[in-house]
This record gives sequence, structure tokens and C-alpha cells, in this order.
Amino acid sequence: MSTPAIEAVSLTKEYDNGRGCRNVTITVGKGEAFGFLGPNGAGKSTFVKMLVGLIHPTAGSATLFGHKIGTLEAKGQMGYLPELYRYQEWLTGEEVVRLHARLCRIERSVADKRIPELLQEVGIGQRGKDRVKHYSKGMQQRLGLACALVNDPAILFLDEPSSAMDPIGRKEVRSLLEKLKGRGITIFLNSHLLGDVESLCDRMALLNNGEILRHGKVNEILNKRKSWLFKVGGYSPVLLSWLNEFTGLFLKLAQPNDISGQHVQDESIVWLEAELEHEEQVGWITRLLMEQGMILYEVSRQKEHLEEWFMNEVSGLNHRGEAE
Ligand SMILES: Nc1ncnc2c1ncn2[C@@H]1O[C@H](COP(=O)(O)OP(=O)(O)OP(=O)(O)O)[C@@H](O)[C@H]1O
Repeated sequence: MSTPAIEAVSLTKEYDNGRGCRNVTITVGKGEAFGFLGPNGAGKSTFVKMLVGLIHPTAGSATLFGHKIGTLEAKGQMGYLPELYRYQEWLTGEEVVRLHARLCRIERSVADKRIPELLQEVGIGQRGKDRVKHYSKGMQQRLGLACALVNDPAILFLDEPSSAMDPIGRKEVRSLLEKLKGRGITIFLNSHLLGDVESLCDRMALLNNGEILRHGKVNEILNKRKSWLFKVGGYSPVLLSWLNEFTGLFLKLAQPNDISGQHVQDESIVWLEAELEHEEQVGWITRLLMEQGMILYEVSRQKEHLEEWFMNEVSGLNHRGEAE
């Protein structure tokens, strides 16, 4: 088996106040995109800061491509966009990226070619000669992405990479990340933008109060809940109770906002929703509905989105977050 991009074993950072993150064990394969989710204060940034060598773990260990975290060998493999970034506002965008290139010991001729390309790629190609103090927050975040990419990293750590951007900027960053993933770069993404995690990441972990609560493949996690919708005519509440009693399932009326963009005019036409274990049950229900004289207009599978999954997972949890 090839060396994983990240291997963390019981990685722990306990701050003096007892907060931080505890016992995080994960493996991220080369070329994978990994999403790290959790409510505010769950410990996501703390974990990333340990991996990039900014803070020392209080217990456990981790490697990047087989190199111990914190070593030059590990740092040489990575690019990092911190959550709270701040660049020298008296420098121009180009100069900031050049400074990062020098810190990474990149030859001048290579940097000369790469810097304008990178600025172009992150969408501030026309503004490279402007001083950072004239950049908007979104442009500074784009600049941060260019800095993170300057050493052509094998792994990219991104802590909320588009938090300062408008919807257009976020969309552009999403496509850039898709492109980088396509080039084989491993991506570790801390994000509250669950749609981005859903579309980009292969696997994910959910952190709460510093500990991993769930982890796994994004599509497997989202496929676990198998909800189906049946659009039927000739509905009556009596028929619904009979159906539930007969099948032992829990069919219910779907709320209109569960079915985005679908408007039903006629009140005798409704959407029924059921969570089914097996796909064969769809045929069975369909037959029963028709046998009871209902008209079946449509059957569709309701895909759960990461947003709903996240809300279900964290609701009711005792989340310490930022509370005292
Ligand atoms: N230097 C520090 N000293 C003490 N406590 C800290 C320190 N840095 C973070 N914490 C606390 O550790 C916990 C985890 O913080 P962290 O920033 O890692 O969370 P996060 O999941 O990244 O949050 P967010 O989504 O808001 O960025 C929080 O309770 C935070 O207040």
C-alpha cells in the first residue's frame, strides 16, 4: 500500500483551558479530497494547525507522506491557507507571492513564470501590481490561495478557503479546487460550506467537542437514508393510516418545502414520503397505492444533502462550542 498523504494517530492538542482536539485518528490517501466538518469551536483549525506544524500536539502522532509533522520534509510537501490570513498590506499582490516563493526557496526564474500564472488562476491576474491594502477581503483570500499553491504542493490544507468571498467567488474557488484535485493534489478542506464538501470531497469526518463523531465516504454517508416520494391523486387520510398499518412502514405527507420547485395545485394530489430499507419496497408500495384506487403520477428518490445530514447529526448534541 502506498504511503498515505496524512496519517494521524490519536492526535491531540489540549490547550491550558482544556479545549482543543482529542484522539483524532484518520488516514487520507494520496489524491483524495477530505472534508473536515464540525460546529464552531469543534477543533478543526486546531487539528490543521498541528498537521501544518504551527502548534505542537500534546499527545499522539502524525505524518504527511511518511514525514513526521513539523519537519521540513513534511512542510515541503504542503500548501496552507489559514482561516485568519493577513498579508503585508504595503506590498503588492505579486510581491507577497514572491515572498512566499523565496521562503519556499523557489528559484527566481521559476517564480517569475509561476507567479503571474497563479494570480491568474486564482482570479486576481489583473490586480497583481496593486498593493494589498487596496484589495477587498475576497481578493486577499484569493491571494492566500496563490501563496498556498506557490510551491506546487502535493497536499493543500484549506481552512475555510472562501469564507470572505461572494457567491461568484465561492463558485470559482470550488471549480479551482476541482481542477487541483484533477491534477492529483490531495486536499484537506475545513469548511462550513457543506455543498462544497459534498461536491468535492471523497471522504469526510465530523468533529464535535474536539473528537471525531463520524467519518466515512461522503456518498455512503448520504446514501444511508433512503427516502422516497410518491406523488399520488385521490388521497385520503384514512387510506394513509390503512397503508401504514398494513405495511408496518411510516408513510407521511411530505411538506411542500421538502420538494423544492414542485407545486401541486389540486388538493387531492399529494406527495407521500417514506424511508425504505430496500428498493423492492418501492414496487410493493406502488402496487398497494394503485390497488387502493390512487393515481400514481410520479415516484422519486429523495437524496439527502450534507446540510440536512449535518443538522441531524449535531442537533441534540451537547456541543460546547465557544460557550464558557
Ligand atoms: N490558543 C488557544 N488557547 C486556548 N483555547 C483555544 C485556542 N485556540 C482555540 N481554542 C479553543 O479550542 C476550541 C477549538 O477551536 P478551533 O479554532 O480549533 O475550532 P474550529 O472547529 O476551527 O472552529 P471554527 O469553525 O469557529 O473555526 C475552541 O473552544 C477554541 O475556543
